[in-house]
Parts: sequence; C-alpha cells; structure tokens
Amino acid sequence: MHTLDDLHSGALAGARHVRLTHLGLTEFPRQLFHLADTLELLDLSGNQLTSLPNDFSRFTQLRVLFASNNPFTTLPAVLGQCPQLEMVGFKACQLAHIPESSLPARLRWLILTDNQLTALPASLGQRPRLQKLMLSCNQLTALPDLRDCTQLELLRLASNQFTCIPSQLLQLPALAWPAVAGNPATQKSELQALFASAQKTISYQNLQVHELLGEGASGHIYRATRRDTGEAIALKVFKAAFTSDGTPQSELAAGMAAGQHPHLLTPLAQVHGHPHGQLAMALPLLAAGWQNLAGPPSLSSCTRDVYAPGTRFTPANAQRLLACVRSAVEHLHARGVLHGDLYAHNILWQPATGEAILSDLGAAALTHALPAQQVAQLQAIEWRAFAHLHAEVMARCNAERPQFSRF
Ligand SMILES: Nc1ncnc2c1ncn2[C@@H]1O[C@H](COP(=O)(O)OP(=O)(O)OP(=O)(O)O)[C@@H](O)[C@H]1O
Repeated sequence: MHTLDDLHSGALAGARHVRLTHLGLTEFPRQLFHLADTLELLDLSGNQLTSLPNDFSRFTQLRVLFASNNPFTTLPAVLGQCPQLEMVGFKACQLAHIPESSLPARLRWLILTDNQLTALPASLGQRPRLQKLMLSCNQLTALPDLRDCTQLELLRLASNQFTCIPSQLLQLPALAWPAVAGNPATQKSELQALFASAQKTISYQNLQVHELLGEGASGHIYRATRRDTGEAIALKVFKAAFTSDGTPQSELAAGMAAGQHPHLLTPLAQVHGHPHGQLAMALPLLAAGWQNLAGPPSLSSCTRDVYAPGTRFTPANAQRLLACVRSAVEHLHARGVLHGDLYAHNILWQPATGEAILSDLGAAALTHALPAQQVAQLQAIEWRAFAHLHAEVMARCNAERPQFSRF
C-alpha cells in the first residue's frame, strides 16, 4: 500500500507496482504519469473514482489494473488502448455498460463480479488470450459469441439471470472451472435442496462457540460444540452475501445435496439464529494434520494453482490422493452436484499417506433441473479440471507413474 505522499514526494519514481487503495480519491492522480514508462501493476481499489483520464494508455507497460469498489458506471473505453494490459479488475463497482472498445487486445483475466451488467460487448469474443472471466453477481441473461476464446478455462456466471446454461459454454474447448449456480436455471433445485435439509437445521443457541480455527475468502471458521449431543463441529459463518464464485445459499444447497462422503468436506446442517443474522453452517471438525495441497493461482499463473516449491509425491501417495479426489467427484456427480472449482487449493491432504478431502463448494451448482445431455457435458468439463490436477500431481511424482483407467 502506498500513500499520496509517496507519490508527491517522488518516492515512487521508477516503481513497477503501485497500490493507492482506500484513499477517498475522486480523481485519478495525474502524478502517476511520471511512472508511465515503468508501471506494470496499478491498484486503485476502494476509492471514489468514476472515470480514468483519456490519455491513460500512456502507461505503456501496464499489465494489471485493479479498480474494484469504485463507483464507475461505465468501463473506461481508454482501457482498450492499453497495449500490455492483460488483467482488468472492476469488482463491486456500479458498472452497467462495457463499451465495445474498452477491452484491451491482450486481455487474459477479466473481473466484473458484482456489478449491474445486463449485456456484454461482442468484442469480448474477439479476445483470444482470454483465460479467466469472472461475471458472477450481475444481471446477465446471455453471453456474446465466445467461440474464439479457445483458451478460456475459468468462467464464473453464478447469480445472474440465465434461464438455461448457454450452449456455447458447453463447447468451449479449454473450459475446466465453470460456476453457474444461483441462476433461474438452477435456483429451483437449490431451494428444494435447502427445503429438504431443513429438518437438519441446528440452532446457533444450541452451539457453544470456541476459538477461531481459520478464515477464508468466504467465511470465518470456529470450533464449536453442540450443546444437545456434545458433538464437536466446525462452524462456518459466512462473511458476505456473495463471493466471486456465488452465494452462500448456493454453497449450502450444493453441500446439503451432496451429503457426507469420506473424501468430501460438506456441511452437516445449516445453522440458524446467528446473532448478526449471518448465514452459517456446521461442518465436520477436521483433525489436525490436514494440509492444503497447493495455494491458489497467482497473477501470473492465472488459472493454475501454485504448489509450494519442492512439493513431491511418492507414487503410492499420488495414487491414493487422486483416487480420493476421483471418488469425491464421482459422488458429487451422482448426487447432481457440479463442484465447479476442482483445484488443488481446495483439496486437503495428509502428506504421510496421500489421504485427501475435497472441500469448498463455493462454486458448486445443482444439475438436477438441467437436460441430461448438458449435465454430461458439464461433468466432462469437470473431469477436464481433474485431468489438470492429475497432470500437476504426476509432474511432481518421484518415480514410476501409477496407472489409472481414467486419464
Ligand atoms: N471443517 C474444519 N475443521 C477444522 N478447521 C477448519 C475446517 N474448515 C476450515 N478450517 C480452518 O479454517 C481455515 C479457512 O478455511 P477455508 O479456507 O475453507 O475458508 P472458506 O472461507 O470456507 O474458504 P474460501 O476461502 O475458499 O472461500 C482453514 O485453513 C482451516 O484452518
């Protein structure tokens, strides 16, 4: 994080990364143009900006621009002229319009989550480098023609107004991580799943809440004990009404529909009566020793997880790990659930044995109401994500490769 004093004093001369966030800026600070030849990443999130200067494309080296939580209503057209810009993040603005000319030619990663978009420009389909497209929590009913986006691997459409799954989504050759919950196409199934699980609901008053176990993007997780049964559980209290993957309601519905499985971390019950009205759920309490298989993607890896340097698997552990995850995915699909975020960073494992648990149904969708052929196509897309996981694990496997019937 930098301050305006850093900028005015010249302390940022030659800087490649600048973060001027939450400073109440109502106008773009033109002193930044002193960095026009060096700046590669600019974060202006959390200000009061509604526009960018018309000569913004003077930032000839700019690759990454974050401008989330600013009251922009139109994506600045000048972004389309930025020669190196490949990542554009305007989450939680008030965007209602994306001009045809606003999308940079090298666009690889676009975040438009939580805006007021009802349509997208045709030019989005003419960005062949596009790999990651985050559109959850808008008012979209259709996509432009994305046939030429052959690199598109991650697509978030949760909580929009799609009455069916866009058929072109199912044809995207590289798509591996789709999120489609919270749309009219899936919402009825979600309500049914929540209704069916209502009798399992636990009252917050029935819980003794202990220490915070951890915090993720979507919630705080506490250790808790059920007063009636003495059962030790984990309590997840959701932070916000939605995340870039979808809503807590969709996550809960998918989790309840999935039920319990030895290689899945799914809710035991919804918890009602949180004192601040937050949505909450009870999860099985994990014993110590479970580790995340990898970290989430970085700015440069974009759609691929980042493994700790030196991560290695014995052939036996690799085989066990992949078998656990495969059985979890098979179980989800049999229950009409698409995970949507099948990534190593959502897998917990025991390095000593290879035992693994798939977690985080934040992007999961219920497929019950979709046509059978589409369900099969969506599941095939999910197996593409499994193939990436398989390749990542095999690339870090010490010796002889285990044999699998699938992949
Ligand atoms: N069931 C559980 N039992 C014990 N500890 C847990 C459990 N679930 C989560 N934790 C702890 O809380 C931390 C945060 O959990 P997690 O990353 O799943 O958060 P989240 O908000 O649910 O996920 P995300 O960031 O993907 O939205 C974990 O690293 C772990 O330490």
